[in-house]
Amino acid sequence: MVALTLEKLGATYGRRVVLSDVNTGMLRGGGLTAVIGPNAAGKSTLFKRIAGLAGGPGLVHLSDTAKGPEAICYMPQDTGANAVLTVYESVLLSAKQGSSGWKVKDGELAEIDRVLAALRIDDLAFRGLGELSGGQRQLVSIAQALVRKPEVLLMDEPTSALDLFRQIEVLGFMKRLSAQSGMAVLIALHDLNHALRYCDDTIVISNGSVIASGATPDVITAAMLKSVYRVEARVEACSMGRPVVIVDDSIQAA
Ligand SMILES: Nc1ncnc2c1ncn2[C@@H]1O[C@H](COP(=O)(O)OP(=O)(O)OP(=O)(O)O)[C@@H](O)[C@H]1O
Repeated sequence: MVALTLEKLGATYGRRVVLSDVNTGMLRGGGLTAVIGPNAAGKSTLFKRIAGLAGGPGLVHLSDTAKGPEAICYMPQDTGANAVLTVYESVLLSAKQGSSGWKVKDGELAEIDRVLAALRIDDLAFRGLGELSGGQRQLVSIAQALVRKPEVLLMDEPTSALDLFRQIEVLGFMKRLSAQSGMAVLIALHDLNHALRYCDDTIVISNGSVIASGATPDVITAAMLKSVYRVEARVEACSMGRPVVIVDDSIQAA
């Protein structure tokens, strides 16, 4: 099972420092970790820095068992659409980018079929990417990431375009998949109830720094929501006994 540790990690765009001194304990595979924080806090930048797509100081340690930097896959927030390719072609291309050589090996096509079916988008296989809805495109992006069989998967707001049914289906699927495969999954989320329900651990980023991390129920508290998100909110058990965030009001600056 893979483990990821971040040590004094920072990120810069040109001279602008947007992330500094991010330290984590060992983030172990087998579960989901939420990365939360307000707009522009630095969540996407953290993912880009871990994936080697942004520069900056510090170290990303992967456990010895990992297959190297290619073990890490970043699924961006804005996926765009290449109108020339079909869904199937785009997923195959993604699978081949993560492998050595372009020859299609036994089992690779079956794996693509399996992933498309698991995400319930097999009916879209031969549609052009350019003719998909936003939610359909987001599901295709998840498929493109999964066929690369990463050991560390960084998902940037993967459910932002999905309807309620698809949101809980995808997050439940990712939780089962990480438990079965030992993959470490970090998910940037704005829906804190999804973090409470699906993510064992949570990292809170604000103004480019980690300001809290640990078991999700210990991190998502009324005090954190007040100081980081500037809202008056409660975390209460719902009728099913699960903790949920109830937002009462925004806190206006004095
Ligand atoms: N390519 C870039 N060049 C310069 N600054 C950038 C670049 N990309 C992001 N930034 C800046 O870095 C900061 C962090 O942005 P980032 O996208 O990491 O935030 P985020 O937490 O993912 O936000 P959101 O929740 O709105 O998606 C922001 O101030 C943003 O304007």
